[in-house]
Amino acid sequence: MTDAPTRIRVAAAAPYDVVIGNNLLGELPGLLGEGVQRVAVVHPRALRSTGDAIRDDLTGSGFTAHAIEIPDAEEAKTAEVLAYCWSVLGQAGFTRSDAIVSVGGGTTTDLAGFVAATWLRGVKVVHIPTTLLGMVDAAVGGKTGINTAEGKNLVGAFWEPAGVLCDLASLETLPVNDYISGLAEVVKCGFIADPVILDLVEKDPAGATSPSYGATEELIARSIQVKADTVGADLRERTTTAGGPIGREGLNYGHTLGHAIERVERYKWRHGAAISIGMVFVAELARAAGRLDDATADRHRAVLESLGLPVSYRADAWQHLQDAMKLDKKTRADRLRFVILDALAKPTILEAPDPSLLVAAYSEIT
Ligand SMILES: NC(=O)c1ccc[n+]([C@@H]2O[C@H](COP(=O)([O-])OP(=O)(O)OC[C@H]3O[C@@H](n4cnc5c(N)ncnc54)[C@H](O)[C@@H]3O)[C@@H](O)[C@H]2O)c1
Ligand SMILES: O=C(O)C(=O)C[C@@H](O)[C@H](O)[C@H](O)COP(=O)(O)O
Ligand SMILES: [Zn+2]
Repeated sequence: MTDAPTRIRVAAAAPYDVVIGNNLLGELPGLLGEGVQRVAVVHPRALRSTGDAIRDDLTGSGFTAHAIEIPDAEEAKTAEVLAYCWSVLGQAGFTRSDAIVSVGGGTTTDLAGFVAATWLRGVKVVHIPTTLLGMVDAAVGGKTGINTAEGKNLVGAFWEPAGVLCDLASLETLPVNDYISGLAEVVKCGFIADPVILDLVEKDPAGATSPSYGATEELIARSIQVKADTVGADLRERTTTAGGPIGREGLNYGHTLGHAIERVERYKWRHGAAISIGMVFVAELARAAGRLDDATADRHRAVLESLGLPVSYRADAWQHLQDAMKLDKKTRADRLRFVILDALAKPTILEAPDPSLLVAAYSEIT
């Protein structure tokens, strides 16, 4: 007997399910639907055999399936790779009734989602995330995009998938550093919305760094629930008004400095490592601004460090980081805006903090 998969509904304009379980490929033809004839399976070089197996499966189900191989990690999120995917679709005669299937981590789902959003102004996409980060965050919610030399995810579109299939078995081959990177987004969900996540991680941090940890499935489901609830209430990331309730911007906790670090590191770092430092920074910023209690601020460094994530960065990089943060998508005109906590699970926006607070917070993480 096999356990039934867990299904988490995302309340988009066309609602869709995030399915968590094992051996979920049988769900794929149903998600693609009746009219689809051609399918492009977009996968990174590292997942060639998985991509080929899914393509063969689709061929066996009667689709005309093509594999599109893209570079690994952030090297996939470029205008050149995007244009390559468009040319493959054009040569294969993809029409508006055809579809994209992404198979890979967040870089693959971001790129393939943007291909789907832009080809013929939008075709169906189904995501099959194969990293922890892809499952709990990137494949859910419809943000897609690529990086430019000037900054992270600066070009993109909101384009919701028709469904997301999280096959837990794929986590078994994921390198441990990539698994730990995904835990940074899991911890983020704990701080901004669901503190039970933090309790589950803190119970056995070393154990939590392996997909065989007893609470892994619960951690994944809880994190996806946080994401689904947040995007369901604010699909297009409205600007939070002063004193008003925060929407999707809350999911950007730790990302203002985190994305700046990714740019300074020329996109060679894993996203989770960068936002780990970014979360410790905003915890220090909130503490310096008199908004967050010491225990909750200290908890950031403790839990992230216990998972082996970085919590400090180079002192000499501050000027470059400030320049990069000016292009953060939450910035309005010259005003930097940070997601901070007023308390555990109480995210809010701190608008244009005094530069002395930023310097004080940064000095705590060098
Ligand atoms: N759209 C969103 O809402 C959203 C949310 C969070 C993060 N992101 C983006 O996601 C990206 C990070 O995603 P990521 O951490 O998954 O990194 P990634 O996609 O680079 O994957 C990490 C590495 O693992 C390899 N890999 C993937 N699955 C594997 C498996 N099952 N076995 C072995 N190797 C495997 C990949 O080839 C890659 O080398 C960043 O670009 C970030 O900006 C987007
Ligand atoms: O889905 C969202 O909204 C998020 O902010 C989730 C983040 O974890 C993710 O890294 C996202 O890609 C960041 O978005 P960006 O708009 O700041 O590029
Ligand atoms: Zn992120």
